[in-house]
Amino acid sequence: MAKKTILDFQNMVSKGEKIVYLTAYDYLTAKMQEKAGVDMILVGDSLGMVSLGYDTTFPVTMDDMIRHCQAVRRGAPNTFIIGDMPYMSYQASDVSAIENAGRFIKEAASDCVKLEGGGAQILNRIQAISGAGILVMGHIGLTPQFMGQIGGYKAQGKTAQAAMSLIRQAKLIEEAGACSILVEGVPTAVGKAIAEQAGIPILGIGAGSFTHGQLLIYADMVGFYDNFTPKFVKKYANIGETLTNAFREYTMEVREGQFPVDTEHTYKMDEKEIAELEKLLAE
Ligand SMILES: Nc1nc(=O)c2c([nH]1)NC[C@@H]1CN(c3ccc(C(=O)N[C@@H](CCC(=O)O)C(=O)O)cc3)CN21
Ligand SMILES: CC(C)C(=O)C(=O)O
Ligand SMILES: [Mg+2]
Repeated sequence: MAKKTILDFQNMVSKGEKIVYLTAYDYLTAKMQEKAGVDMILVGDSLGMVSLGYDTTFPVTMDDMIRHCQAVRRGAPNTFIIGDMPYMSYQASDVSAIENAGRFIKEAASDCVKLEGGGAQILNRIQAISGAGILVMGHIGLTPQFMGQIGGYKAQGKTAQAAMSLIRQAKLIEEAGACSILVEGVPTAVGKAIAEQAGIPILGIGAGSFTHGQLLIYADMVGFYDNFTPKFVKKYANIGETLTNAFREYTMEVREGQFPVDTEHTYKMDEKEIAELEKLLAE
């Protein structure tokens, strides 16, 4: 199937078709997601927690992101890919934001970049990156790069006032030139209001069923990442347990001498060569 563009996503929204969105961090996973027909793939800075083992997303670098975006692009050549801008790759200035967004496009063939926040400075960054011809996805609500100010990974927009503030942010982000917005960790009523008022596709993760599309962290929904499980995760498989059992069985078989089986997993040598080798070894 041909790679979807932002126009296809706008059409899907106007027809009421849901947009399917997952994260991926490597070649094999991206390949399976493209095969499954996922509409868009986020190479999230959650990479840092899911694949690199950090406690937060803060340590993730641009080089980490580029390396993994390249792998995901190789696995999913025909899928719309969003590169997640890591902490400090866009906060300091419009210039650094444009240059780093450009790296996702030039070095990793990404289709879009995503950045967190809805304050005045972030609106400038969105305008700057979009002005350079790059598609930008906004990200509001539970924004992990603001966890210090939020006080942890806590759902947002739970009061009417806080909800109105998020709805206003969404409008400003759209006006600044974003092509789409990801809304994370907000009550269903807030996801619904933002989706209804927006003129661009609104994707949600933990934002209820009314957003134009749904995102999950792939490692959460297949039961792979188990350090914590946000309430918005549904488990579609238990890969972590499957893999652990396979590693355990291999461990047992090697120790018991049950693997490898000589007739199945080993290379053969002609009888004549074996006889010759034995003669040489005996000399
Ligand atoms: N594996 C993984 N999944 C994610 O969804 C995710 C990451 N990593 N890394 C980056 C951020 C962090 N996120 C998180 C992390 C924890 C919760 C969480 O445990 N929330 C609790 C408390 C909510 C509250 O107090 O309001 C929950 O029960 O959902 C939610 C989102 C979302 N992102
Ligand atoms: C948590 C999601 C929305 C994200 O930004 C990521 O995967 O990095
Ligand atoms: Mg992220």
